[in-house]
Parts: sequence; structure tokens; C-alpha cells
Amino acid sequence: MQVTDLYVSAPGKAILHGEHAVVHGKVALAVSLNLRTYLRLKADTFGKVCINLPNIDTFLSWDLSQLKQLVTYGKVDEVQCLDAELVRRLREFIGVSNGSLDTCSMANLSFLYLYLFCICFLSELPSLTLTVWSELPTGAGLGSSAAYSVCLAAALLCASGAIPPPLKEWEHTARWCQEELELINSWAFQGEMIIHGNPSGVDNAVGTWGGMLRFLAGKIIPLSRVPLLRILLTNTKVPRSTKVLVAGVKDKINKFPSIMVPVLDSVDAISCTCEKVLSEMTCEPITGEHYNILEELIDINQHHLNVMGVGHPALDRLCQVTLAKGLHSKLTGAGGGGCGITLLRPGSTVQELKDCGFDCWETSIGGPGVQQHSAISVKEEILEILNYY
Ligand SMILES: Nc1ncnc2c1ncn2[C@@H]1O[C@H](COP(=O)(O)OP(=O)(O)O)[C@@H](O)[C@H]1O
Ligand SMILES: C[C@@](O)(CCOP(=O)(O)O)CC(=O)O
Ligand SMILES: [Mg+2]
Repeated sequence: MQVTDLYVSAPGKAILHGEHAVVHGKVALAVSLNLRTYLRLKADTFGKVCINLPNIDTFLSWDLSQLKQLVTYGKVDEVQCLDAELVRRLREFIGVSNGSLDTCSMANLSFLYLYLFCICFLSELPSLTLTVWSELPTGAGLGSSAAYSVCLAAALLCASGAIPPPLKEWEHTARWCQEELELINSWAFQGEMIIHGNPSGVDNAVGTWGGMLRFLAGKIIPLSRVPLLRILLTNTKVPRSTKVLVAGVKDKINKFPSIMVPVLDSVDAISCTCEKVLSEMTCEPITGEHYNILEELIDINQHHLNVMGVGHPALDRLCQVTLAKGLHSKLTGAGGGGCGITLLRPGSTVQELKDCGFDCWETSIGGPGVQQHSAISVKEEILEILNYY
């Protein structure tokens, strides 16, 4: 089968409420960002598979003859849990231990896993080059791992013929149908499992469908009527690992179930209350009281996240500095550093926070989920990077 060249992209996300609790079956509210990860897949004839990941300084290639020995003949549309045996063989192949948190190893492992699985029902492994470039900071709570996994899943499922490339000749961008998105999402979840260990699936759902979502135990409900919220993102630039933080919360819950379960229940109630307020804001005039409630929910949740052990002094500082300007912040994503979100009221300005030395920017939320692009619809500076390799 002839593999077609293609460009795809998927958005990062911000979790408004419910991070960590969502891993334990509670509600999360999450929204896509206008920052995206882009992937270019190019068919080659060199008998190699090459992956270029300039964000993390990783450029690797493997001979098809080496990879053929690792192939598992599974069924592409039946993806429930990881194939532990394939993961073990791949770890051995790239020389990475089970507990490794190394950025490059995790990215390679998830790529090779999806490549081998997607391609396994083709008669020949295709020779291809994949280049990924992201506008998202890596490992900062904005779902870069999920955007990466969603792009890989979409491109490799297309390359394997499991889904068609949706773009028509005259179109600039195009999306897949619901059934195909579900397949992309389930494959992206596999990639997340390799990178995270125990993901809830909320991040890959936002990367796949975009917009604002309510996520509960794998059930995804798009929220179509949401008010235009202004959200400020601040990167504390403190590095952290989602895998480690998620495992830490699990340990705490196991150690103190009677203390931690009510905290998770409270976060669940925060997400539900927030969803109710957001829905009210779309059908009645928006008042200061709506903002007061949203701000109180942010404060309470931030305290809960500290109780879960995923805070950081840099995030405390963000909360204090923004509060001094009358604004309310919480961490977003796994915490332990990474990014925080601040709810901006109409009329509030960002400059004062920038003056405090924060790396912050106002983001527009609710962008489209995974999509295929024509070359012309990819921003010039990104196209240049993708086509460089
Ligand atoms: N642009 C990228 N290129 C390669 N790998 C990436 C990229 N973005 C994310 N990743 C993978 O995702 C991991 C970060 O995931 P994670 O710790 O969950 O943080 P995040 O909050 O950004 O999702 C990295 O270690 C890397 O393996
Ligand atoms: C902490 C968690 O709720 C979100 C993690 O997001 P991120 O990888 O930090 O962007 C984990 C999950 O939902 O899988
Ligand atoms: Mg992640």
C-alpha cells in the first residue's frame, strides 16, 4: 500500500478543574488551547523509519529489518490495554529501563509502539520519516504528551490505511468522522499509557475532539454552550513529570483513603458546580457574582491540589502575586511546577503580571481537535521546521 505524505496537528489543553481526581473516576472540565503540535509524515524508499523531534533534540532512525523482528500481529481496531510483551521487547530494543522518565525514551517508545501496531496488518512495514514540532512547552501541564500521541495516532492510522486522510484537494484543513476520531483517541490513549503510566484519557480526548469537554470515567461530553472565558497561562518553568505526580497521588490515596477520598469527592463537586455556573453564564446576563463563584472554586481546588501533594512554591507565588492584583489562579495539569491558569475578568490586563517576571500569555480556548492540513494551511515558521528534515 502506498503511504501518502500528510500534515496533521492536535491542540494542547488546560484542565479547568479535576486534574488528578479524574484519574480516580471523578469529573474533569478541560478545554483545548490555541497552541498545537504539528506532525509531518513523509513516505520514503530508504528502507528506514526516521523520527525527528526537534523540541526534545531527538533524531533517530531504524532499519526496517530491525523493526520487522519486533512486529506483533494484533488487530488494529481492538485496542483496550497495552500489549505488555511488545512494550517489554521495545524497552529492550531501545535500551530503556521500566522506571525511566527520560523524555526522549518515552517519546521513542510511544512512537515505535504505535508504529508497529498500526502497521502490523500491512504486508510490508513502510519506510517513512516523521517530524513533530510543538508550540506547547514539553512537560508543563498543557498536554504536550497527549497532543504528541494524538498526532502520532492520526498519522500512523492513515499510513496503515485503517482510516482515510480526510483532506480533499481543494481544502486547507479537514477532520475525521466520529468513528475515526474514536479510533484515533483510543490509539492516542495507548501512547499516553506509555508516557504516563496511568492516564485518565482526558488529555487525549481534548487533543482529539478539541473544544470544552466534561470527562468522567472515559465518557466524553462536549460542552457546546460555554461563555467566552479569558484565561492567562503562566509557565513557572519548574520541570516535573506527570508520571511521578500521578503515582504520588495514588500512593497518598492508598495510604490515607479516608482522608483523600473526600478531597477527590470535593474536586468532583467543584467541577460540577463550575459546569453549572458556566452554563448559567451562557443563558443569563453575566454578573460579577458569576465571576466571584468561579474564583472561589479556583481557590478551593488549588488548596485541594496542595493537599494531594502536587503543589510547588513557584505555583504558590503565582497565586499570591495574582491575588494581589485581584485575580485567582490554580495549577493546571499534573502540577508540581509546570503551568498555572489565572481567570481574567473582563477588562483585566496582563502587563502587570509580566512586570512581575512571569512568563505568561493570554490564550484563546476551544480550538479544533486533531485535523489534517494542506501544506499551505500550516504556519510558515512551523512548515519550515517540519520540512527541514
Ligand atoms: N513535541 C514533542 N516531541 C517529542 N516528545 C514529546 C513532545 N511533546 C511531548 N512529548 C513527550 O511527552 C512527555 C511529556 O509529557 P508529560 O510529562 O505528560 O507532560 P505534559 O504536561 O506536557 O503532557 C515528554 O517527556 C515526551 O516524551
Ligand atoms: C494529572 C492529570 O489529570 C493530567 C495530566 O496532564 P499533563 O500531562 O500534566 O498535561 C492526569 C490524567 O488525567 O491523566
Ligand atoms: Mg501529559
